[in-house]
Amino acid sequence: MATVAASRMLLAAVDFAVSSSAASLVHRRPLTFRAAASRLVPQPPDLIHWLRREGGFVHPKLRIADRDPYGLGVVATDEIPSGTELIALPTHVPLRFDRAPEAADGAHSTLMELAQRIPDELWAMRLGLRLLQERATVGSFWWPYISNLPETFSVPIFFPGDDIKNLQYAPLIHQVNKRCRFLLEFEKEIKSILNNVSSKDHPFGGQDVNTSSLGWAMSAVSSRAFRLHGEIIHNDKRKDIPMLLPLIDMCNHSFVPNARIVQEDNVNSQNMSIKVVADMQMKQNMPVLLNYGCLSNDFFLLDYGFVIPSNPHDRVELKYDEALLDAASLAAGVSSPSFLSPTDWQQEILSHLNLRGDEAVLKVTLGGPELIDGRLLAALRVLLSSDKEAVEKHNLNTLMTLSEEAPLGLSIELSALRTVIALCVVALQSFPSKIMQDESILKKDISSSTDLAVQFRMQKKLLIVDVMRKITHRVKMISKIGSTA
Ligand SMILES: C[S@@+](CC[C@H](N)C(=O)[O-])C[C@H]1O[C@@H](n2cnc3c(N)ncnc32)[C@H](O)[C@@H]1O
Repeated sequence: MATVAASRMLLAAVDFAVSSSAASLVHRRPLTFRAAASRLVPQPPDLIHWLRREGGFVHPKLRIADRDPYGLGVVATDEIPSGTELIALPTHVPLRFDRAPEAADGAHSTLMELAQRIPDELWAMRLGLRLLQERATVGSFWWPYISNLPETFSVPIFFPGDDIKNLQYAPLIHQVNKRCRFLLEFEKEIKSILNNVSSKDHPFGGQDVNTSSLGWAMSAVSSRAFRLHGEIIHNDKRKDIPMLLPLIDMCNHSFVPNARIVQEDNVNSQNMSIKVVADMQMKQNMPVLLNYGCLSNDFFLLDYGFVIPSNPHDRVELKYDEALLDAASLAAGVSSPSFLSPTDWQQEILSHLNLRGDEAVLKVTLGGPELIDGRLLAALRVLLSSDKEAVEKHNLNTLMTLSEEAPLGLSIELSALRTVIALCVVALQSFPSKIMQDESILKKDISSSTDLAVQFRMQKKLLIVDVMRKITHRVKMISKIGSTA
């Protein structure tokens, strides 16, 4: 009963996001979705030939090949020893925002003005503006690169409304909506600014820029740019600069890569060069694979347009909610009054965990290498304990860590873990479809956007099941220790 109530609460969050997304899509100009991995022009120039002509290095045993279903990729045509330099780009080849095109002062300052209106988190749009500028420039130095870019991207801003709903996961739907809303607003801002700009200062050569072209440019950058080290700004912190790296961005992703990017000198040096070096012996037909980062499927889908099955870095987001915890603990049969009314000392610890107070961050996660968000685990352990002194013997880090030790004793550990299992059940119930239904949808003849949306939500559910399985195993182990002690 309690689980059902809590499930309804989570469901409400999903329903809200889904209905708000559907409502806003009604007024949206359709950003057409096409699955084909076709390039911007039917027969683009030879990218490898262009790079060599520009003074870059491409190992003679490399070629670009179709790596269906990943699109194009870089492939070894023969054996290449580990440690070999595979690709090297000279300084002038990467496309970056902060290098103005020559003799385009007015246009560049207009571009800067537009870029200032982009929020930091959408940095890809900033470099996207530069990409659009070069795409619109007749005889652009980068045309051999740009013409080789995909014509369409599989990121969810291009999904039809039903497939955004099909994601069934409020945090991602929220991000997709945010990006779509931004593109719609930005189109209007750009139009009003460019209306008052003379043709010589027009950054896009007088061409129309709309949500569709902005979305294309933002997705081209989010799915292909690499952030390279800039100079140190302070305390050893570097300012990373995103850049588009021709040919290097034809390498696909793997968490078990066989090559890596090596940056020589900082991005502002005249001598900066960017290389790809083989990290293992390459065999014939082996694709060159880079690690794009230890990212969750939310990022992979939102920025790159793909989902990784059994992604070890994926997580499911939950909202830390005392009523939800109370319902879950009731369902687990380990209820405690503290969930709804924590004592003063418990409240103080919750504040230290940033789960209470005006600045509280209530987003907690399940999954990833730590399995249970440390703040959630510590909160459960503390709320299930009535012994202030026993709790205060431990520092927060110990309370936040799922280790061999049960810091507050076996009984509290078991109750905390059982509550997490109940939370998992609640989280699973909040998805409108079941894993088996998703599996059977994936066997049907469906569009690539439906396929991606269903894969995404199914992976989230499988992740929850995996967390439940691992925690149940832990509960069994702890119970065994308890019974033999
Ligand atoms: C940097 S580009 C790599 C080159 C790209 N395949 C192409 O055709 O231009 C990144 C894109 O390649 C595809 N991709 C790369 N790694 C992938 C993977 N492990 N699984 C699925 N798609 C992948 C995705 O479409 C992604 O947005």
